Amino acid sequence: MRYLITSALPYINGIKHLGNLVGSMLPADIYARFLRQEGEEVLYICATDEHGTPAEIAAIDAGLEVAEFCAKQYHKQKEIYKRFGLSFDYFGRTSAPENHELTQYFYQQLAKQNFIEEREISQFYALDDQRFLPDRYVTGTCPHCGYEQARGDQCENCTKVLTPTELIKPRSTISGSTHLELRTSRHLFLRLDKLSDEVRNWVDKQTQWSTLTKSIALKWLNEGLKSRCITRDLVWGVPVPTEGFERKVFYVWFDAPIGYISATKAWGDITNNDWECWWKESDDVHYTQFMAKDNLPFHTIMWPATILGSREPWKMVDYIKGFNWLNYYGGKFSTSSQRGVFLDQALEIASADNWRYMLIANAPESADSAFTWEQFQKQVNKELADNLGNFVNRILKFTASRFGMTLPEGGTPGDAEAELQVTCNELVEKLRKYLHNLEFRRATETLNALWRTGNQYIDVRAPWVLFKTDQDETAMVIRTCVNLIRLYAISSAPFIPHTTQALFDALQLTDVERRHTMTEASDLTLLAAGRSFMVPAPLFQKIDDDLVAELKAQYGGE
Ligand SMILES: Nc1ncnc2c1ncn2[C@@H]1O[C@H](COP(=O)(O)OP(=O)(O)OP(=O)(O)O)[C@@H](O)[C@H]1O
Ligand SMILES: [Zn+2]
Repeated sequence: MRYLITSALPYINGIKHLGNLVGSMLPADIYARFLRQEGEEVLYICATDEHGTPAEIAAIDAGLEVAEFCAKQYHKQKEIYKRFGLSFDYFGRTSAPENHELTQYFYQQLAKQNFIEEREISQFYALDDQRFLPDRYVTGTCPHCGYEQARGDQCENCTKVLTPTELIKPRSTISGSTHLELRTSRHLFLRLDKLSDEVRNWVDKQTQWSTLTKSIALKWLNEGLKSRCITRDLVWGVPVPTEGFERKVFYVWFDAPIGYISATKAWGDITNNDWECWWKESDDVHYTQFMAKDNLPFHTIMWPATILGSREPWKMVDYIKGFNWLNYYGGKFSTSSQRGVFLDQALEIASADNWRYMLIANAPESADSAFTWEQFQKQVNKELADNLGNFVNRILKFTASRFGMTLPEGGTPGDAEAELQVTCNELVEKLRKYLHNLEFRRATETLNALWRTGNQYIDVRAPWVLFKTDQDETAMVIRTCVNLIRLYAISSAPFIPHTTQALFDALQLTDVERRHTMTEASDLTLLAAGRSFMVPAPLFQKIDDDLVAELKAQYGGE
């Protein structure tokens, strides 16, 4: 089996926030890292989603041409994901030539199969802004749930898909102006209505999907699929290759998912790899997508409909891991409302592994979850700094001061060690199972339980006391603990890869040892007497109450 992994494409309008990270890229990265460690063949693809009005408007605000703005933002995002340790095999762009080509190709296939229709529509024109307002740029009250900030494409509150004219009291999102006029122009529609039965059949076959994913797909299907407009009156985007549509581009949600494939093609061209084998005739490929709930309708309905309608054998997703919202004090982390902590700010507060661990431990898996600074403090201090960091430093410092810089000889493992070995084996297999099943909270709890096990072991064995009476026995306890550190390094690797590297270096592991699977690394006698090591700098900085108060004041956390 080969594993294809994609995470929802981050939009280009600015640096992403912690919610975006935990709702898409971070869990995908943890899964990719885990599978690679297990020796599987993995391809993890992501890209920036660059088209649409928000990019145009952000560019105007920044005083740049939109192409230049996107290029700048792309490099910024790419750089910050690298600092967070996101291990994409390729991070592309939907504005890339490969995506233009493939989007036009999909459109032509759909047209050939009679799934495209031309229609005249009326669209809001904002007199004050002097422009057409694409769906997202009309705000108003949701006709279904009464939410007052509903956007013209979708209500964020009840997730229902909307068209701008359905909104009650519509206004321009750009200026707030209510001087709107309906004007007509010709557009192209994807006949989702004609593809509805095929999409439903496909959705029905997905017995493994979570309730969240499945219920959103079924809700859409049960409401009845309507033709959806896939063109826009914009200049920035993939041009529509049809006469009479020269001044129009494709709707961003039409070209964005095609980015998964076109970015794979770009990867193949750059690295000289066969990209098509991942997307065509790919029965041995298991494909997993990661995203939060607002993206689910597009990935369970619209994108599958596009593939099905093309009548070509493109790989369809096997499993969709959908997330709820990570909230920040009273609302969803949000770029437009500038609510929450953004990735560049986060790295000024603490290093990447602190965030990776804390976020995945609180991932909004079965319900929305709330970010609090107290929780961040608790998890960094108790779990990372105490359970893991402190264990490593205490053991290695003690060994250095009593025995020197190599692992000491003497003693034989006894009952306590046998028991510890059994516990570790069980926890490691549990951890692997949870990661295979994409149960990230449970996986993180299990990892923390593994760290606690070491602390319980040294509380009982107390090498610092034992040393006074039995140095051989102490030496054996120390070797066991150093092997635990090795196991920690490997089992933590998908979660906190930078820390893993620091531990690998401290234990001076060979390349082969660094590539061990968790199961192989479970053996607590692997590193024998005579091995040299170094004492690393403290792995985690604790967060004190004053800093918490400061951060709350700075980021509005009350
Ligand atoms: N608060 C959140 N919690 C979890 N996932 C989120 C959150 N906000 C956005 N996401 C997810 O992040 C991924 C990237 O989203 P994108 O760049 O399109 O931003 P967005 O959804 O427009 O967010 P925002 O409205 O805050 O800008 C998507 O899968 C989206 O569902
Ligand atoms: Zn609503």
